[in-house]
Amino acid sequence: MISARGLRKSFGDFEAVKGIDVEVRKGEAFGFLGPNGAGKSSTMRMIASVSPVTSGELRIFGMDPATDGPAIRGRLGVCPQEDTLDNELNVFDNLYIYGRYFGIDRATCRDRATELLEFAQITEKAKSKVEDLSGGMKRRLTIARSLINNPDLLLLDEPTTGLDPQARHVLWDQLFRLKQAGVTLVITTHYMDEAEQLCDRLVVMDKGLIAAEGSPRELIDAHSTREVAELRFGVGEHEGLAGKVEDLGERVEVLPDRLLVYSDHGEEVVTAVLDRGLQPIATLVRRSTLEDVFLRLTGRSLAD
Ligand SMILES: Nc1ncnc2c1ncn2[C@@H]1O[C@H](COP(=O)(O)OP(=O)(O)OP(=O)(O)O)[C@@H](O)[C@H]1O
Repeated sequence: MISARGLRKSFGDFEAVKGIDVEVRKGEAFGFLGPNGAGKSSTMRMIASVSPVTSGELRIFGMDPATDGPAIRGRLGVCPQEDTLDNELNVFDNLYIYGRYFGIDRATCRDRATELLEFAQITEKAKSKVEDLSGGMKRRLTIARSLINNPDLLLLDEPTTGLDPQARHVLWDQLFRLKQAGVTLVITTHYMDEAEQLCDRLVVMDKGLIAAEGSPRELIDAHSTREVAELRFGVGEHEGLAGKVEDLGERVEVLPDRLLVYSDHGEEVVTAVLDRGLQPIATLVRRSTLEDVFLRLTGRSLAD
């Protein structure tokens, strides 16, 4: 569906995407995980064929965006980071009129809009104004709108940023159902839990480059231990303590309020820490996540 080789994007002297290779296969949910400014949106806009490639090779459905932009865009669904719904139109017409832009006939547009409202679970809001919808409903409507042309490939840029946890879960369900229906999804996110929930495969992106690639499980297995012992301390209280626990795990990370000890046996780490007379405010043993992978690869947390 997507093939990129040495893909670059510059804005003047600034290189936002510094030569990346990506392959996305039919039917998979593929993610770009990285913090703000990593170059995810710049990559997405090139894939969406709305921003020219600076250099490198990019093919979408085997076609070149530079020469086949309209043909590519006709087969894509695009859900941008910001909601771009039309506030002048009611909810139903946001779908119906958008379908008409694609040249879909009136009857098909009406049927499709009705189906998509149901899919987005906002049928009862059909006649409401867009401004009366909650943030989560607006996102669901935006996704529904991007499906009006029955796309082969759906691009979602930060689909759940700004939503509360419950609205995020409802949206994840919607995306999961799309995946089950065989739609190829490409998602950018800076939420590691979103990437873990939705993506079959992903790349970890930082400063315009790909730091690692694989399924969430493969990335965690390759770049982290099975468990992490979190030792919480008051801010500044644990400076100098890392050296006292570093032999207990494969590695130790020092965060402002805690030490992270990476080990396959987290409980044993905690017991040994307490035996040594260290007094953390709280301890927690958890499984490694993609956040740990990011920290390992970049030395920073995804939220930085
Ligand atoms: N039109 C532009 N002109 C100049 N610089 C840009 C432009 N668009 C993006 N950039 C810069 O390129 C870098 C990558 O931005 P991009 O939006 O691709 O990152 P991102 O990973 O999607 O982050 P975010 O989640 O904040 O959108 C940033 O430093 C940004 O300031």
